[in-house]
Amino acid sequence: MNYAFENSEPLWKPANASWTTVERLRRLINSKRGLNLKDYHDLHKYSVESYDFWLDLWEFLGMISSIPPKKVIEPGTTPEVPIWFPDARLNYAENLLARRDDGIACTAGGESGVVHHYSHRQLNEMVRRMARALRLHGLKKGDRVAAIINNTITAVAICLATASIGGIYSSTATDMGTQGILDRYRQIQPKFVFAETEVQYAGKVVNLVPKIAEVFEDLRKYGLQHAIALPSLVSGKEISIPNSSLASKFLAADDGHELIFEQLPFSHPLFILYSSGTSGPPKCIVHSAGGTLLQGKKELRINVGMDPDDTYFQYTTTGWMMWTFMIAGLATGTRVIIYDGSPFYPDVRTYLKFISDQRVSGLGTSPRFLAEVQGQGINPLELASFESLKTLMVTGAVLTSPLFKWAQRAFGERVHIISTSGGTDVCTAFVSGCPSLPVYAGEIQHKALGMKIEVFDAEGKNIEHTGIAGEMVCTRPHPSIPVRFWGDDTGAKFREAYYSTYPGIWRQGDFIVVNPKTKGIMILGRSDGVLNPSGVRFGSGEIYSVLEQFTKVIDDSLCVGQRRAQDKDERVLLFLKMRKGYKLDDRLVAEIKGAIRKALSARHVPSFIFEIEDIPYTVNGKRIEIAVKQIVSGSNLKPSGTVANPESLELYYKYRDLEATVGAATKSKL
Ligand SMILES: CC(=O)CC(=O)O
Repeated sequence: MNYAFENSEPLWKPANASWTTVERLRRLINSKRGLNLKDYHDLHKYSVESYDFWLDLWEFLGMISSIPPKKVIEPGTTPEVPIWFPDARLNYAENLLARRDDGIACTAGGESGVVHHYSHRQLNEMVRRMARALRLHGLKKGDRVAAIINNTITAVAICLATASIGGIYSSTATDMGTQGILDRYRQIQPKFVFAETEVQYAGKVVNLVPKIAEVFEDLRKYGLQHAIALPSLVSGKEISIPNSSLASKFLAADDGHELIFEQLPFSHPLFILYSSGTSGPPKCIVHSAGGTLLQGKKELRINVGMDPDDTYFQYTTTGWMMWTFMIAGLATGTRVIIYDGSPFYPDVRTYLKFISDQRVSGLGTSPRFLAEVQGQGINPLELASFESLKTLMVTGAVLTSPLFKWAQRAFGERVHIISTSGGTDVCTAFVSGCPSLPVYAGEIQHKALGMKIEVFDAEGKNIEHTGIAGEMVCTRPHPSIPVRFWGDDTGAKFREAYYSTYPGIWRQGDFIVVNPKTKGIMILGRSDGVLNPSGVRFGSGEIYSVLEQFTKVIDDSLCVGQRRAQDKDERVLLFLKMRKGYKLDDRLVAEIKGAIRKALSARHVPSFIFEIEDIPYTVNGKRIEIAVKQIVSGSNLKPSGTVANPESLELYYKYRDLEATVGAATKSKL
């Protein structure tokens, strides 16, 4: 079925496209290679047809290396993962710490309201001291350093110190439960673990000592040699944990030696991130130093258009891949804002004023945050001027057309809204923004440079130009394909995860459609969650988009298919979490059905609409559809540590047998 695209005018147009960094790159490639690439579309085509593009990019972005690359790519041991820039030698941390002056590198803020600025010189010194202590305590190339840590300058220092030596860094946020932390760190067996002892979130002080003590004790059986307790983020005082060192004692090993940046291959592993599987242990995804650096710089400098005099604020925890993006900001020379705490404490108005006061020019946020601001009836421009804001980067979920339009009004016409999608698996974006192209509401502007994205049907035929939705695939290697999964020595799990549906071709698991007119991309949902009643295939995102008109009364929603052994067909269930003071009644059900029928079709109308108390989310803020789909279709699930609110999954078991429960619920009559 063809997707019904909105026939809209651009929501935003570039004021002066030829001054953008992406245009400068296009002109440089034209003159260097004697080409005649006319626009971003041509540039993108070149970027996915010639591997030389990555050399051009290396030069353009000013990658710092002791041995610059001559060769782009050679076959690796796994056919799907080539070796990039095999002859180059570089260090990730050296690229992020290139400036040593008194300009501000990072500004740390948070819900406490306290703001600290750190100059490049200070950041270099913090990293030097930490690196020295790590080296003198025995950190070697390839050893793992893990952290259970808030988003603070200390987290940045530990990560860069590890990178300077060639260690592998992995972090989780402090709200991850003991089991979740152990599911991750038992697999990667870190030699060093740093952990917070006391933090504050949403106004509540949380004593982490019992949890961390348990984690440290357990990980000793898995190779942990140095457990380091960080000072309280509330009082600044050191708090001890049995059998661990205080951070001050650990750092006292520093002998003042200068910072050494080990010169390493481009593919040297640096980050371990985790798949968000909601049951079973997470997969440990190993990313290379060079791949994350080159892709991060490309995305921020070219696809987003961040300049060295910009200020970049990505709201993230240390457990999300966007944290690696946040620090990649340092490699572009921008000032990076590091935020610790809830954006809703003491209230979202204070948070929005902080963004404006700090003269943030590139703000990274999520649709969930924007929907909350909208739902609270807040108009950001009435609170502050946001005069420095140039770009709003939205990721983590689908930015629906109505929310796109609201955000444009809310932050002003000038602001370039970029919706992006990629994720933990590639530590970058597959599809993203482009400062030289117009923006259409609800659409991601284009494929990111170097990312050969296509839309496949079930048989592996490219249906990109038809306006029919299908699987998002990436048909050519790029530098941030994971190096491997930790512990998956034969690569079998890795191949199964990405290359098993279409042999040799990366399947991302997103259900997408490309607008043939604008070339914009829409992510309609996860492909495992595609709704398929009576053979009509559509994504949950299409339903969420219609529900945007009900944000005053509906706080959140979850749309899944139900298919039990005894059912001939799949039926669609829509769960609604209502805002405080509102109930789902027959009138609202009828209005919602009517809106879905009008915007989509009668066949998109869910069979059942229920009010529910809670919607399950991953710790990285993603709605969990697949687990709910499995539950309502009859499976029993043991939630993993990736589920932020595991108790919410319990609420869905009673919807397995709808014929018995439906009396207590509101049924939508088709
Ligand atoms: C860039 C992204 O895709 C971030 C995410 O959603 O995990």
